[in-house]
Amino acid sequence: MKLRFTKMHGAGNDFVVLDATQHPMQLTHEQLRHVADRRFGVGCDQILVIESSRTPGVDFGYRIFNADGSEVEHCGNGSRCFVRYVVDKGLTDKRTVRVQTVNKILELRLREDGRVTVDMGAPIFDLPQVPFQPEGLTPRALNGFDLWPLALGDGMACEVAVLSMGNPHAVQRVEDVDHAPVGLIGPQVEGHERFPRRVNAGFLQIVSRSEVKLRVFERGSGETLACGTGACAAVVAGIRLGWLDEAVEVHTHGGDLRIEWAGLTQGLEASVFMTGPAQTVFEGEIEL
Ligand SMILES: N[C@@H](CCC[C@H](N)C(=O)O)C(=O)O
Repeated sequence: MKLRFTKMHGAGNDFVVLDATQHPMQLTHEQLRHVADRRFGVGCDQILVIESSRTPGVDFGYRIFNADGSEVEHCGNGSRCFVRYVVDKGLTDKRTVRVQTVNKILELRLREDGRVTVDMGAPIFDLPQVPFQPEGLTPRALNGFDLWPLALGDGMACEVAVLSMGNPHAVQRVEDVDHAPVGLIGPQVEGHERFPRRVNAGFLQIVSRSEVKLRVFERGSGETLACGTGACAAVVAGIRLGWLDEAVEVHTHGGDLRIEWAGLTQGLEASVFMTGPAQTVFEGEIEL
């Protein structure tokens, strides 16, 4: 079978985008892993499958798969590429699009400057919903928000803020993110027994109250050049811990994202807004 695809990226977090608006598409785990493989396939961090929607008021459906073939709930950078794709392909003439993911409806706006702003919905702090199992652990409260100790291998440990953006995140503060041992600690946090569905591990360096640097070891994909939900989670955690103001510029190795959250003034259920780039790289066909 031949599969047509579009290769895109959002701040260097790269995607293979598949159009299933005309015909339903069901790829096996092996096929997904093959498409994502950087040597034997196209290569990407995530695969995005765009579907039509039968829900009134919702324009499209959208499914997300990590490079290891696992299906996930949310992808911030992917959602920006999704809206760029449906507009560029003429699948809609709207500039504000509503899309159904596995567990929420997102609203996305393609701006005049080509960047995309996404209403990412409210962060989730309820630990069972993340899901995170804190039984027997004693958190350290900072500014009223908990930091949780995690035991790692070889006597190592770290302290993380835990929350969900629809997908799970564990964020730890580091002094110098460029030299942080992301490749060593990231996989241990990702697969930690306290996170029954694994977790995205964020490493956050505070530059000022409105500027941070971030690296994320993503669940199911490894370290990526940027992670949109990771940026939202890190900024929300930083705001709740008293380190950051409401609007923050996030520098990743792949580019910059702007994250805004007014949760401390408008209530914790306020939406997080993410603005950033979305680019098409090339199109092609792969034999499966
Ligand atoms: N790159 C994404 C997140 C993709 C999903 C994540 N790896 C997970 O398993 O939750 C982003 O930009 O948010």
